[in-house]
Amino acid sequence: MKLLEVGNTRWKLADFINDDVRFIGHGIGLQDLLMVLEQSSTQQLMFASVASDETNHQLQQRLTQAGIDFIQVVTQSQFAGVQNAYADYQRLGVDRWLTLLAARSLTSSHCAIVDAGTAITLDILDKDGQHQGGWIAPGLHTMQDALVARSDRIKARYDAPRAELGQCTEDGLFLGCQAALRGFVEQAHQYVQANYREPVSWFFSGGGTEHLTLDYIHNAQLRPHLVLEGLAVVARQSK
Ligand SMILES: Nc1ncnc2c1ncn2[C@@H]1O[C@H](COP(=O)(O)OP(=O)(O)O)[C@@H](O)[C@H]1O
Ligand SMILES: CC(C)(COP(=O)(O)O)[C@@H](O)C(=O)NCCC(=O)O
Ligand SMILES: [K+]
Repeated sequence: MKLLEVGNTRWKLADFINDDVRFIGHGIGLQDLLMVLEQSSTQQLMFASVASDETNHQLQQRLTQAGIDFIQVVTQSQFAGVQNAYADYQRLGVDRWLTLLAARSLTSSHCAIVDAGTAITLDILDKDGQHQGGWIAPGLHTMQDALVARSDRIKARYDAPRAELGQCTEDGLFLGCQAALRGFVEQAHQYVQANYREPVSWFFSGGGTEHLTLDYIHNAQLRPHLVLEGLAVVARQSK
């Protein structure tokens, strides 16, 4: 079986073999995705998507046409020992939900999860499996693009400059947004330190983790594919 996450920017695909998640690759757009699925003669697929209903409907149609058996995983109010904090539980992004399931399967301590993609999110899961809620902010490229869209003289660069201070607009914008992203993590760390006495396991996921500084955080794990690991938790339980 294959596992698929459809994010707001990229899709990520993995093989689920012998209880193991093996990352295959990522890409952009439905066309590329279907090509990869067909080339790897996929028969069974478990997927989760934060895309629009329209995009999801299109994906479902194309999978059916390609003869691929699929299950779409959606956010639940509770599963595998985790309780969703949202009153309207379905509104919690399924990617966030899956990172909670993955974290719970990896440790029974308190967890703080940061997923840096199109958005950067924080989710706190206590040791009893109760999700406490979290934060949502724009991710690095999204922050840059927002300012480009609302000003006339600003352009963006998406690769990291070597400098610490920008001596041109593009560098200044990148470094400023990166500082905001790092500030998000620092604030999360301060919040956790002030509110939890027992050890907290930190998980960092998503395509944007390379822009963070994590050396001051104890018990920090880089797990770029935590959402796919969450899908594996669901796949295991549905066997
Ligand atoms: N080469 C890259 N291509 C696209 N995004 C990148 C790249 N390197 C870093 N990123 C960062 O990762 C984000 C996309 O991460 P990803 O976890 O795939 O997002 P999503 O789950 O929202 O689709 C981008 O918004 C950007 O900040
Ligand atoms: C917060 C998100 C935009 C993050 O998406 P991503 O950056 O992973 O593509 C996504 O999880 C989402 O659409 N969530 C629904 C709103 C919520 O979780 O409250
Ligand atoms: K995210």
